[in-house]
Formats: sequence, C-alpha cells, structure tokens
Amino acid sequence: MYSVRPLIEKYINIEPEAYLDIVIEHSYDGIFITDGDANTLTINEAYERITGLSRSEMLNRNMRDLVAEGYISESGSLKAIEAKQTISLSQTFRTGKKALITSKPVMNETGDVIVVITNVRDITELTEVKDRLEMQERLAEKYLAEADALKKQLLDTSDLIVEDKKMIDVLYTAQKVAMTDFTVMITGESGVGKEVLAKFLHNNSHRSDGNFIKVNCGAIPENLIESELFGYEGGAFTGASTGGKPGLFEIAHGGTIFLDEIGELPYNMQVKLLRVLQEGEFTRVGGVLPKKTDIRVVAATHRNLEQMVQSHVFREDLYYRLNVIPILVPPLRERPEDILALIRYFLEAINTKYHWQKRFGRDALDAMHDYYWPGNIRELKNVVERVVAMSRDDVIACDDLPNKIVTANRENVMRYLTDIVPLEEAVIGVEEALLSKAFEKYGNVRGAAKALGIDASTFVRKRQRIQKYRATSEGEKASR
Ligand SMILES: Nc1ncnc2c1ncn2[C@@H]1O[C@H](COP(=O)(O)OP(=O)(O)OP(=O)(O)O)[C@@H](O)[C@H]1O
Repeated sequence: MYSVRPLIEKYINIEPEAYLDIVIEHSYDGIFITDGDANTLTINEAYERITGLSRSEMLNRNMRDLVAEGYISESGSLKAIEAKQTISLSQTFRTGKKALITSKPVMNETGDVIVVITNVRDITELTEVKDRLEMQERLAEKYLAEADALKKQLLDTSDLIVEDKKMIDVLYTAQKVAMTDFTVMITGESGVGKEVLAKFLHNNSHRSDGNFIKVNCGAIPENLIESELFGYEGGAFTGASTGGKPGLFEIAHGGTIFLDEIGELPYNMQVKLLRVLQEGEFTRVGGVLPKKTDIRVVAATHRNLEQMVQSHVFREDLYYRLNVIPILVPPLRERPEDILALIRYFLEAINTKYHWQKRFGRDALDAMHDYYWPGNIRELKNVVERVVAMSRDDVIACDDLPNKIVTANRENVMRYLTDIVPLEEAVIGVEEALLSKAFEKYGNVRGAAKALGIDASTFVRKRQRIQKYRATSEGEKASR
C-alpha cells in the first residue's frame, strides 16, 4: 500500500497520525468510519454539520441500533458490509440537508470487511438547482403550449400575421394585459404594427363592444387639439357650433382611446392628459363642470420618450403614467419568420381579389427576405402589392422587384471594397452581411458562429454592436 509517511516526515513537522486526523477532520465532505461489524469509529466535523448528528450520539455505537433508534433511516455501512462492495444512496437528515452517501468497505486478505469508509456529500444546493431547472423547463413547456394555442386562436380570429417567436412573445404579453385597464405604451419604429396591436388590445378586452378611437396627436393642429380631445361648450369660441361638441375622450367613453404619436402632443396639453389619466375626468373647452370618462388609454410612439423627458419636451409625470405596461414591437428585420408569412398573406389577398395565381420565385423571395425593410410592414405591403400588380408573368422574379431590394445587400458590400467609406461602417457592414447570412443558413447562433470561426458569445456581442451602431446612425439620420 502507498505510504504517505516519508513525504509527511520530509515536508511537515507532525506525526503521521496527527496528519491523518487533520485530513479527516477538515475534509469538506462528511466522513464516517465503522469497523467490519458496523461499530462507529470516526466522524468528522463536516458529518456533524451536514447530518445534525453529534459525535456524542453516534460514536462507539452500532449502526443497527442507530437505525433502530431512528437516528438515521438507513445505513450505507451496513449495506456495504453485507454486499462487500461500494454502496451509494441518498439520504435526507434532520437538518433538512440532502446528502449523497457512498460507503466503501475495505477488506483484508481473507475477504473480511475491516472498516467501512463512508463519504457524505451535501447535495442540497445541487438538488435545489436541479429542481429549479426542472421547474423552468416545465414553465417553458407550458409557455410554448400557451403560445401555440394563442397563435392558433389569433390566426383564426384576426388578420394579424404572426409567425416569429419575437412577435408571438409580444402578443402573449398583449393578450395578458388586454383584459385589464392598465395604460399601455406601445413603442417601435414606424410601420411595425403599433396600431394593429392597439386594436388587438381593444378587441380582446371587455371594452370590445365600445368604441376604439384613434387620435393622431401629431396630425391635429395645435390650436384645435384641446377641443378635439375634450370637446367644447356652445359659444366657447368664434365659429364653435351653438350646441357644443363632444371631444374624442367623450366619444371613447366605455371603450379604448389610442393616442398615436404621443410624443407630438404639445407640452401644455400634456398636463391636461395627465389629469384625465389620474382623475378620469376632463372639462370641455369653455365649460365649467368636469366630466367623468371611463376609458382605457393605449399610447404609441416611434420616438424615444425617455430622451424627450430628459430634454424636458415631454413631462416626466405623464411619461410614467403612460408607461405602465410598455410593449416594444420589434422591427420587421428582427422578425425574419414574419417577413415570409406576411408576403404570403399580402400576396394571397391580391390573388383572391383579382383571381390571379401569382407567386414569388425563390430568388425574389430571398431578396425580399434579406432586405432591411426600413419602412417595416407598411413598406413590405406596399412593395408586394405593387410588384404583384405590375408583374407580367405568374412567377415574380428578381427583375420585377424594386432595384433597391435586389441590390441593397450586394451593393453595400461592394461599396465597402470600391469606395472610401469610414472604416467602422465598412467593418460593421461586412460583419453584418456575414452574420446574417450564417444565421440564416444555420438557424441558430451556435451553428452560425461555428461556421464563422468565432464562439457564440462573440457572435452575440458583434450582433449587439451592429444593432447599436445601426440604431445610433438611424437616430442621427432622423434628427438631421
Ligand atoms: N402582423 C400584421 N399582420 C398583418 N398586417 C399588419 C401586421 N402588422 C402591421 N400590419 C399592416 O402594416 C401596416 C402598418 O401597420 P400600423 O399602422 O399598425 O403600424 P404603426 O407602427 O402604427 O405605424 P406608424 O408608426 O406609422 O403609426 C398596416 O397596413 C397594417 O395593417
């Protein structure tokens, strides 16, 4: 047998027996040793900590008695002695801790068990993590099933086309809050479907029999906005009708009011809107008595309201009042599954209307799928309608598509090689093209990253960097 004695004598100035005690006593796992007849010989500190059983209770006792007296439910040592082989079992102790017990018998030359060494490993934390993981998996399964059911229901009952997981998530949230009266703030680029989502909220609410009133806050002239929203009393101003007129908040009573482009609401009107939200009442222009209104408010904007709050063009109190349930509708380019489904949907609608049988060829479909769609669904719908109407053949080819769609990706990458463009833009552009090509081909980050010779976290980091870069340069363009 291997002996540690020479090394102990060489390196440590203690007796080998003391060395053994130190090792046993300070082992992180519990150690428990019996003789061949299951009489307890040694217990370390970790064993006491894990099991809650003290040396005074356990030492110099026989395991059979300890089991009979209920100190422990079963004994690994006894089993190991009986089977003459290593036994593993899991046990929960009075401390509430769960442990993995491994009892190993040590035999002499004649095959008799002389001692049994038992290791006791605390697996409470491990078990908890495993339980948590299992619970998360069960939740994920439940969520997927609900999302599927939701999708089915949606496809059956509305004109909303939703295939992409990102958008299913959005609808899932929307459906959950639809039945409440919480104010919802929908954000997202222009043409992504914010209004469609607001209607979805209304149609799925208990207010669906009431009115859905859309107000485009950016389209009403500033001097008319108050009377449009809150109405006016007869003779309130020159030209006002004598009987007065109800405003949109009055008409929306019992229903939903959709405040589109809320970021365009003039500052002085913001405080009046805040009053409606806080107190559920408003006063007509020229009126004295406040009127109560029971409405659900859904607001939308493509602008960065937080930034507007910081630069004091949008009231902070109103922002928080509106932003109770924020829902971000992702741009079309981040919902690749939706692109194809929407193309099919818009195409089908025209084919049905005109009894045509047109369809997109593979290359044309690829080009549409790869395009950046800055105008989102509105632009996509427009392009499909135009292209289908204009194409001479039943199969729509790349030649039938607007030039910008066919050449956008290729031209951009070529431009980086032929023109002098800022290096950062060129690097981002080429990386973007490669990342999206690889992702499309492999359908997941891991596969795409592997094909590009980078690891998955680098892939994700690069993609985030590209998105940030695009968002910043879009923002700069918009503010120019
Ligand atoms: N999921 C969808 N399925 C089918 N059509 C959709 C979907 N989302 C949007 N659309 C259509 O796309 C067009 C633009 O949608 P919508 O007006 O809701 O966008 P928006 O984000 O409110 O735009 P804006 O910011 O300009 O107000 C509409 O014609 C709408 O019907």
